[in-house]
Amino acid sequence: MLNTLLTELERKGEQNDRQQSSKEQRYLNITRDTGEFLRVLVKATGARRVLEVGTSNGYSALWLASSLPPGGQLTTIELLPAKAEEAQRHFERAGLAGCITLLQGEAGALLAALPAGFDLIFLDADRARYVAMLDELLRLLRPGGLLVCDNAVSHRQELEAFVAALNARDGLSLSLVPVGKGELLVHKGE
Ligand SMILES: C[S@@+](CC[C@H](N)C(=O)[O-])C[C@H]1O[C@@H](n2cnc3c(N)ncnc32)[C@H](O)[C@@H]1O
Repeated sequence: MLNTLLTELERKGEQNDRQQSSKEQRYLNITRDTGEFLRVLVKATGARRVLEVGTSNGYSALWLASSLPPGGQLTTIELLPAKAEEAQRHFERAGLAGCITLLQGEAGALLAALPAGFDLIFLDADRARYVAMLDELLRLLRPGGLLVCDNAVSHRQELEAFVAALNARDGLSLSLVPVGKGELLVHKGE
């Protein structure tokens, strides 16, 4: 059931993104191997509270939510109402709506209203805003938690200022993993 939906979204994403020139109309999903990598990270870290910034049509959220232990919860944020509605339909179809809270709106504003204590945060939205979001992201991530940032190889230059800001902070450990479009792992020290 879940795998059928994931495969369907992979085909749809590939076809749609080839045809659409506007960024807003594209899904820009993570690759399947990134989904598998996120699954390993959620399971291996025992993450129970996961936050995603940049839902699109819900493809990566399906990987994250389906990897949670019983009682685990994913909060995911999407700016565009049409994409948020489409994602919600996919969560319901996968039987995962009960463990996903989808917030529609601008991440910068929504992050400030969330309580801290996330075990894992997956960042896959507007890269130009990551530096401005950094304080909030680090407040939300629990000590010992993991921040994962997509596109760290595919858009390395766009992320330079963000990586420099991370490197300037005490207590963070960084590692770039060449899976999919490149996943930057950031561990927040205890
Ligand atoms: C790369 S796509 C996310 C793909 C998704 N993680 C997946 O793999 O299925 C980025 C998404 O972030 C959303 N986005 C961009 N800026 C945002 C912001 N400031 N707040 C919330 N969402 C934002 C876009 O509308 C877009 O749907």
